Amino acid sequence: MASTPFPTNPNGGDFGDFVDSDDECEVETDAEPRMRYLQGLYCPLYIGEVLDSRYRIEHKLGWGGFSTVWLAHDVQENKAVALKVSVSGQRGEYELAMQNVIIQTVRDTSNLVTYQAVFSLRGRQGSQHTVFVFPVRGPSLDTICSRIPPTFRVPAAKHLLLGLKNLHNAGIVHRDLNSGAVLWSIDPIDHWTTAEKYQRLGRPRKVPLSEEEGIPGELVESVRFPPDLLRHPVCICDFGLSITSGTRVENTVQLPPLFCAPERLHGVFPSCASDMWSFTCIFAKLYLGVEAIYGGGPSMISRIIGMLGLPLPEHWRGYYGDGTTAHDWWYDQSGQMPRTDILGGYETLEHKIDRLRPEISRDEREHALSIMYRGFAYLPEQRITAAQLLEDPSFNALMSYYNV
Ligand SMILES: Nc1ncnc2c1ncn2[C@@H]1O[C@H](COP(=O)(O)OP(=O)(O)OP(=O)(O)O)[C@@H](O)[C@H]1O
Repeated sequence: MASTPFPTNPNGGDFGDFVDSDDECEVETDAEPRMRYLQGLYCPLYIGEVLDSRYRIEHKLGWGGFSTVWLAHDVQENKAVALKVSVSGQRGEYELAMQNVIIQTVRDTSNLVTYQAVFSLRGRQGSQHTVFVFPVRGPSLDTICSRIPPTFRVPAAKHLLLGLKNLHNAGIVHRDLNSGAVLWSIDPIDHWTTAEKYQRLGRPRKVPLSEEEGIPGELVESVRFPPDLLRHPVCICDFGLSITSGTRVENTVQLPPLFCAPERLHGVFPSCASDMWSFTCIFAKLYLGVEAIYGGGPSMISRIIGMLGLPLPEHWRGYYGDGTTAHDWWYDQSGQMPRTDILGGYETLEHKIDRLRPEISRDEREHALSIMYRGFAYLPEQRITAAQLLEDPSFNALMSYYNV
C-alpha cells in the first residue's frame, strides 16, 4: 500500500506548526525517540499524509515502545479513527494474531479496544508496518489521573475489571497491563472539523525528521485532551504482548516493572493472577491518585514489603533477577518483619490511604484496604481473581460509594 506524495495539501489545509529551534526540545521530549527512526523501527509519517487512500492524518495521539498512534480522518466513512502504526518486524503481526484471538474468543469486548480494519504500510526505507484502525479513545490513565477527582476516577476500576474478567474468561493473559494500556472514553469527535480538533486538542507542534531518519516525516507532540471531554467506560488496549494462559515465555518480567507481579520478578510465568497484581496497582492509582508502588529494581521490592509489612515467600529465595541483588531479609519468615531499621522509611498502605484520602469514612477505608491486600497477595494462587473481585462484598460496597 502506498501513501500519497509529500507535501499533501489538497485544499490549502492546516497541518499544524513547525516549532522554532527554541521549542524543538519540548517536542522531542514529548515525542517518540528519534533514534528509533534512525534504526528503521518507527514508520516516518507526517500530518496531512493519506494512508490506504482514505485515512488523512490530522494529529498525533501517542506512542509506545512498539508504535506511533495517530488521529486520522477516514474520508470514506467521514469519521475520526486512531491509526496504530507498528514498528517494523514481527511485532505488528503478533499483535494482529492476538487481536484476532480476542475478537473470536472473548464474548464481550466492550471494554477492550479491538481493531475495525487493518492494513500493511511500506515505510520509506522499504520496511513493512502493520497499521491498526481503532476507534478513537481518550488519554490513558497514565497521563491524566491526578488531575481528575476520585468521584470520576474510582468508577473506572469497575469497567477495567469487567474488561479483564472477559479477557481472562477466554483464557487470555494481557501480560503488559499498566496505566498506559487503559484508555478513557471521550465524546464522539467525528463531526469536528480539523480546525475544531486543533482548537480543542491543541494545534500539532512538530519538528521535521532528517533524511537519515526518513523524510518526509515529522516528530509531533501528542494531543492534550481537556478533562471535560473524558467519559466512562475505560477500555483496555495494547495486546501486543498478550498470550493464552499457560504459555511459557522467554522473559517473565514486565517492563517497566512498576506494574509487575513479584512472582514474575522471581521467574514465574505471566498468568491471569499476575494481571490481577497489575490491576491492583492501577486500582490503587485510581483510588489514591498516585502510584502505590513506584521506582524499580531492588528498592521497589523493599518498598512493597514495607508497604504490606510481609516478607516474600521463602521458596522464592534465590530466584530474583540475577540472584545477586536480592536482600536476604526480603524472605525472612522469623516474625521479625518488618525490621524497622530497614523498613522504617517505607510507608504502609494504611498510611498512604490516610495521607492521600483523608476525607473517606472508616468503613470505606476498610473496604479499600481489603481489596488492595487481596490483590497484592504475593502468591498468585492466593490472589483474588477478576471474577471473584466483581462479586466481592467489599468491592461492591466501595463502588456503591461512587454510585457504581
Ligand atoms: N485507540 C486509541 N485512541 C486514542 N489513543 C490511543 C489509542 N490507542 C493508543 N493510543 C495512545 O497511544 C499510546 C500507545 O499505544 P499502545 O500502548 O497501544 O502502544 P505500544 O507501542 O504497543 O505501547 P507499549 O510500549 O506500552 O507496548 C497509548 O498510551 C495511548 O496514549
